[in-house]
Formats: sequence, structure tokens, C-alpha cells
Amino acid sequence: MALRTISSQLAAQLDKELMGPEVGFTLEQLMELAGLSVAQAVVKEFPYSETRKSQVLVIAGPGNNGGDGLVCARHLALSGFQPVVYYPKRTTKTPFYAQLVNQLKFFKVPVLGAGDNWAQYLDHTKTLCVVDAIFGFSFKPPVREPFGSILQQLRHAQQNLPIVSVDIPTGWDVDEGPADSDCIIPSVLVSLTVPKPCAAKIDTCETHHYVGGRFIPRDFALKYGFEPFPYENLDQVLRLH
Ligand SMILES: NC(=O)C1=CN([C@@H]2O[C@H](COP(=O)(O)OP(=O)(O)OC[C@H]3O[C@@H](n4cnc5c(N)ncnc54)[C@H](O)[C@@H]3O)[C@@H](O)[C@H]2O)[C@H](O)CC1
Ligand SMILES: [K+]
Repeated sequence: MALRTISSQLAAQLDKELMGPEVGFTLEQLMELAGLSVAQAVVKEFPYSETRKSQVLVIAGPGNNGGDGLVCARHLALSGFQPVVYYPKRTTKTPFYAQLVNQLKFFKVPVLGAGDNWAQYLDHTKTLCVVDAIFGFSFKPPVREPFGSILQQLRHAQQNLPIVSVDIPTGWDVDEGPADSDCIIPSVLVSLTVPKPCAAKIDTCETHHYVGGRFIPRDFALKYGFEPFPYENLDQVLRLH
């Protein structure tokens, strides 16, 4: 069956409506569900075992995609993993992001900032996977620093260290897909609410694709032009392929 997708523009509109006066979700609610979905996809792909490495590097960007990563790290800690968060560019637009960081400290999750040695966690003998929560559907190329250098290091590491991308593989054009052969190739993509057009460009041999962010009713999905996804029970993610 063809992949159901909506454009970056429509995704932003859908988000706005969910958080508008009529529907009334708060960003905090949606982000909690989004981050939980990503954590669930990680657990499904790399089931926790006491005898296996459990360190996960979560790289959080400056916007809401980064917020999803901060929430994901907390849920991974609750599931027995050892997340380490690299959060180099923090926003002070709302106090919410600082609260998410405080919650991580409450769970004894290290949160590294600009200037810290984050690249040591790219060692595949110690780290299970990297969660790419750098940019989502509001990314506009070209990538500005420090994220260009971060992506370059991820590209070098990705052969041995799987990348789990949140909503969009960072650096890919949201509607067109990978801009050049220098882009990261995630091992797992977790699309939120509904895949964006770039998801149709993933190579299904290389990347497992999940949908998560389970927060809309059937009629709302149909209004935005896609069939709802058949999640099972209370699962927060559905594997598409
Ligand atoms: N309904 C949902 O599916 C929900 C999804 N969520 C997540 O939110 C992101 C979209 O979040 P938004 O804040 O709009 O944008 P981003 O995180 O993608 O990035 C904005 C951030 O990045 C900076 N930026 C943009 N382009 C560049 C660039 N070329 N170089 C450097 N920096 C750049 C920009 O200035 C902003 O600071 C969506 O994908 C989901 O992951 C919500 O969590 C909940 C609902
Ligand atoms: K991302």
C-alpha cells in the first residue's frame, strides 16, 4: 500500500489546529506522547537486556523536535536504559524546556551542553544507538552550526552506530528527502502523527519505519487527507515496514 504522507506545511497547520482554541491540546501534552512513542520504538528495536549495552545518546535540537528527544530520554531511563543527552542550543522562549531538563536531572540523566565532550558517546562498543532529535518539520536548509559539525560526526559513526530519527532524518528536506549523498541514513525513522513526504524516500532495506504520536481521532485524520493508522491496543507506535 502507498505510504500516507502530508506536506510540511499541512503538518504545521495540523499541529496548530490541535493546539488551537477548539481542540485545546497543549504542546506539553503532545510532546509527552511524541517522546513516549520514540522511546517505545527504541525499546521495540533494541529490547532491554541486563547483559547488553544500554547507553543511548540523545541529541536534542533547539525546537520541539529537541523537546521530543528530552521526553524520550526520560522514558528510556524509566525503561532501564542509560540515556545521555547532548543539548547544545537551548531555548529560553518558554520555561518548559528547562523543566524537561530538570526532570532529566531528577532521573540522573546527564545533560551535556555546548563545549562538553559529547562525541565520546559515539563509541559503538559502549552506545546502543543515537536518537536524532535535532530538527523536525520546521527545518529549513542549509544547516547552521553547531549542527553541521554534529551531522558530519553522525555520518561517520552511522556505519556502526544505528541512528533513530524523530519525525524527520535531520538534514533531509522535509518534502524532498535527502539533499545529497552526505545526508545521514537512519536505521529507524519514527514519523509523528503522519509521515511527511521525505519518509517516502527512505530505503526500506536500510531503515525501519514507525509511525507514532497517537493523538488524533479518525475524522480529523480524514480531514487532513489520510487514513488513520491501525495501532494495536495501547501501543504508541506502529511499524509500517
Ligand atoms: N503533531 C505533531 O506531530 C507534533 C510534533 N512535535 C514535534 O515538533 C517538531 C516540529 O517542531 P518545531 O519547533 O516547529 O521545529 P523543529 O524542531 O523542526 O526546529 C525548529 C528549530 O530549529 C531551528 N532551525 C531550523 N532550521 C535550521 C537550520 N537550517 N539550521 C539551524 N537551526 C535551524 C529553528 O530556528 C528552531 O529553533 C515535529 O517535527 C515533531 O518532532 C511536537 O513535539 C508535538 C506535536
Ligand atoms: K530529527
